[in-house]
Amino acid sequence: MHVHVNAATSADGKLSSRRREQVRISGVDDFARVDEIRAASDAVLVGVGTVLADDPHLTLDDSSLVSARESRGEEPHPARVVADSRARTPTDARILDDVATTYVLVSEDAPEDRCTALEDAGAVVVVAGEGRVSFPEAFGVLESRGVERVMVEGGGEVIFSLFDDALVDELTLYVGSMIIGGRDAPTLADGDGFVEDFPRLSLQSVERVDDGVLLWYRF
Ligand SMILES: NC(=O)C1=CN([C@@H]2O[C@H](COP(=O)(O)OP(=O)(O)OC[C@H]3O[C@@H](n4cnc5c(N)ncnc54)[C@H](O)[C@@H]3O)[C@@H](O)[C@H]2O)C=CC1
Ligand SMILES: Nc1nc(O)c(N)c(N[C@@H]2O[C@H](COP(=O)(O)O)[C@@H](O)[C@H]2O)n1
Repeated sequence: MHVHVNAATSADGKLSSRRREQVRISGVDDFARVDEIRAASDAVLVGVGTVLADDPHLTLDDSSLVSARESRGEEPHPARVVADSRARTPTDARILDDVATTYVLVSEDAPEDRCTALEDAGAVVVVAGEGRVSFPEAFGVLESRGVERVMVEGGGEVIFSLFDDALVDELTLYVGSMIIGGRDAPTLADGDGFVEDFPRLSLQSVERVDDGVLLWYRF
């Protein structure tokens, strides 16, 4: 599985504010770039924290990107994936509409009635891991269903886990020219944090986009 993490932070490294409501950090050009990465991916993944905070749709905005996928014989939109250990995704979440396939990754501890409710709402539920979703296991299942390139949009808990599992191949990070602040505001990689063996990135390029900076790293 090729894993591409893309996110936007403020200049002080925050993904959003302490209220965990969506903050528009990217400008028009950066959101267009995000759409292009989505279009080149088989699936777009977020954590349930992002679903509960932002209620994202995770589809393509640009109709020419949809047409290009269709002309390549692909689904109009990439699949959507939620990492949701306890199946907390609301059944009326926007990602559960019928515009694209949606996988909800749950752990063995997810309540059965919640999993059934999500399936009834149109999701494909994938059980992987005890207590918490195991990304290595879940990605194996997604690969068996033809998902080879996944774009990860956040949030900080999920991104940390993917670094911790050494699953990240690429990171594109838009750093917007704003300060959000707050010790409880989410950052690019939250979780428990590393105290040794810090993942090291290889900087590939630096580019000015909108009123911010786009950093591209490989591993
Ligand atoms: N600026 C940006 O580019 C973006 C910002 N955000 C922001 O991030 C915040 C949400 O981030 P978080 O609260 O960190 O939530 P998150 O979106 O990372 O989801 C965390 C949840 O995912 C589930 N999960 C399942 N398996 C997991 C695993 N193996 N490791 C970690 N989590 C796992 C758990 O239930 C956990 O509570 C929101 O404020 C949202 O607005 C989210 C995406 C992009
Ligand atoms: N790349 C980026 N820049 C920002 O400034 C953001 N606030 C976000 N947030 C994430 O974008 C997604 C929204 O998806 P839809 O437009 O609803 O399809 C979602 O993942 C947000 O958390 N991203």
